[in-house]
Amino acid sequence: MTSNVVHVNNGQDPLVNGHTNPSSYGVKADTHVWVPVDEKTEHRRVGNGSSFPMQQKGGSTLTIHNINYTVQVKEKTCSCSTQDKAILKGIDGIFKPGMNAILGPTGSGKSSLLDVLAGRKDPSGLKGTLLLDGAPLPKNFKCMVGYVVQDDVVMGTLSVRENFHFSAALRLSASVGPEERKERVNNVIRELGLQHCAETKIGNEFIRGVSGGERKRCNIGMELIISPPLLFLDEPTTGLDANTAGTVMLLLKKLALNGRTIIFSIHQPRYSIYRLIDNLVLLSLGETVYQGPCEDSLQFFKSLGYTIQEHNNPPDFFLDVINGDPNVTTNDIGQILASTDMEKVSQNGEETVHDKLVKGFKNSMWAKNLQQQVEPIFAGYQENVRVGKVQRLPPVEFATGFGTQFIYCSHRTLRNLIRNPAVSVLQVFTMAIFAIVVGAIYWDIDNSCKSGLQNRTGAFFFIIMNMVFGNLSAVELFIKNRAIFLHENVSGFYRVSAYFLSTVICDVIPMRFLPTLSFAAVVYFMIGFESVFDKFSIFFLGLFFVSLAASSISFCISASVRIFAVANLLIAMAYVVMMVFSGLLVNLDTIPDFLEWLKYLSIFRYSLTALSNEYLDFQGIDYKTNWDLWVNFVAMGVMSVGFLVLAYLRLRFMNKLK
Ligand SMILES: Nc1ncnc2c1ncn2[C@@H]1O[C@H](COP(=O)(O)OP(=O)(O)OP(=O)(O)O)[C@@H](O)[C@H]1O
Repeated sequence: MTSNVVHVNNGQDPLVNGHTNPSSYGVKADTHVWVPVDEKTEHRRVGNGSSFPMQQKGGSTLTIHNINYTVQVKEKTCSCSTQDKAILKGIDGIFKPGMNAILGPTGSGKSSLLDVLAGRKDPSGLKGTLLLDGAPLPKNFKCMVGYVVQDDVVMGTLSVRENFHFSAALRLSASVGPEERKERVNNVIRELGLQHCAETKIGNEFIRGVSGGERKRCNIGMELIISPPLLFLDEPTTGLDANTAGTVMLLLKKLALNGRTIIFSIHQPRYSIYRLIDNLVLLSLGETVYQGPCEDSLQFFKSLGYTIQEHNNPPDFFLDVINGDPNVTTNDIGQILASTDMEKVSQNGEETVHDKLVKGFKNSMWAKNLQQQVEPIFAGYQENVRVGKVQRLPPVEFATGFGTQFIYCSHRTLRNLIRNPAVSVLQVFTMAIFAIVVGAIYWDIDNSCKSGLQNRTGAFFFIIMNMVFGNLSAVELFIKNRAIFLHENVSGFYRVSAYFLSTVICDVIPMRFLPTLSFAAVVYFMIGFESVFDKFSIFFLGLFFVSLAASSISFCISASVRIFAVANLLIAMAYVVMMVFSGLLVNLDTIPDFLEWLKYLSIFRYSLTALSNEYLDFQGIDYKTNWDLWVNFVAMGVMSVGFLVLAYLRLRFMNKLK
């Protein structure tokens, strides 16, 4: 299949702009193994997973031209206005199959460049052109490639194999049968040397799991399952000891030798890692100070007058030079003591080390070599634009349908709940304790008009308060696994709707419905409410609606806030306000007009009225046909649906790019 698609990027380019929502184009990840036929522009799509790609050659070449990335920051003088801050400035580059490292000091733009290359950068402020084997990136590019983030994005309660199976089940199309999927998982486990811990849980704060290095390899394996043509890694050695870091990098080298294009950012690798790099990109303050073969880098620095000292590690040396460390720019101890920053160590009184390096590179033979590689690709691309041969790869669906995504997400959520039972057990336990306490306090309530009514109202209030505040735990639902959700959704594992529905249902049934049922049964009969099935059903339904409405508000806050403490504060505040507007603590007719609307949001008010069916009989009212009773259920139902929809919309439209 020939693909001559070309594209001009004018700052509005979805190629570099990326898309927040993969559902608009979808992914059949396993069908995207690109094998270059013609080095410049042609591709052949191979395989639907029939052979494990680590054994096949097939990386892709990513070319970038004039990449500029700016962000808006607050002005130093006046925080009310903003100004542009350039993060990446005019970067050209070519990333071929092999080990491509982006190196530079802190804040030099390594992660920003990596995110741009992987199509994961927020498009606002991004300009330039990215070409995949000479053609524009497909819209679903970020879902086709592997991206290993710095943090862990594997489920701690699942074993290594179970995590890989999850990735395989959702990212490989249905044409890859279960046996083949298993085989792929086995192959990845073997390739990563994880056989000995394949059945071990990854681990979390409660579960002792695999080691740090194994965990990192597991994160890499989650991406390798789809046999991506390009694998991006953000600081893959961060947090690992030297030995483990070396093992991980050797593994990447092995993949690179098999034809994979590996692109990673790295801060300050030791020599054993440095020597594995094929193509080195050195950044300083968002500009290229070197790009070319790793083995030529010392020669480039030497050409500018910087010679590495004996026994020094080249990456340390590069960073020292870029940072203007006088130790490497002069041998004069007096000068070393006098000057410590790069501004002071300017070479001619005006030009900084940074300027010298950037200019030095631009005039070097390595920059010319780079241009000789980039320009023909870019010229071919422009020619195609000129003759109107611009084509786009058609949007592709998610690898799996909504049903499959829902089933696998639900399965994982339930497993997670069962294997991490602390919260669910505590939920049931506190419900049981409260049921017994409330039951004991209001034991066998009498039916007299005075104390009977007072105690009934007190009991209902106590019960509702317990039901509402018992749902505080729901606030962690979307915060807990936020990083995993963001990564998986952007990578095309599943639609937001499948994740949202499965997460909510798997929370509501075991955490809200079942504890409420047992609570209602204990409390109802201990207190001695009427043993009439209809009345008990309404009592239970009332409590369940309270629980549902209260947890829906929690879900909404959980989907909107990323800090647990903030979410906790907000939800507690919301519950307390609703309690004040219950109609019991203050007469609602006396509250100021501008606050009156709040009573319509009070779960307490609706539920107190709903539970009153228990004694409507005494007042000669037929509770079953009384709209004043049922309207409260409708109100709580509408509140629940409303807040659930808000929570979904929040997740669906949140900016998932960096
Ligand atoms: N959204 C943003 N708003 C403001 N400044 C930003 C933003 N994104 C990046 N920067 C700034 O751009 C510079 C480059 O950031 P980036 O994270 O790419 O650097 P880095 O080389 O990966 O750093 P590190 O090694 O510390 O991770 C930094 O000074 C950073 O503070």
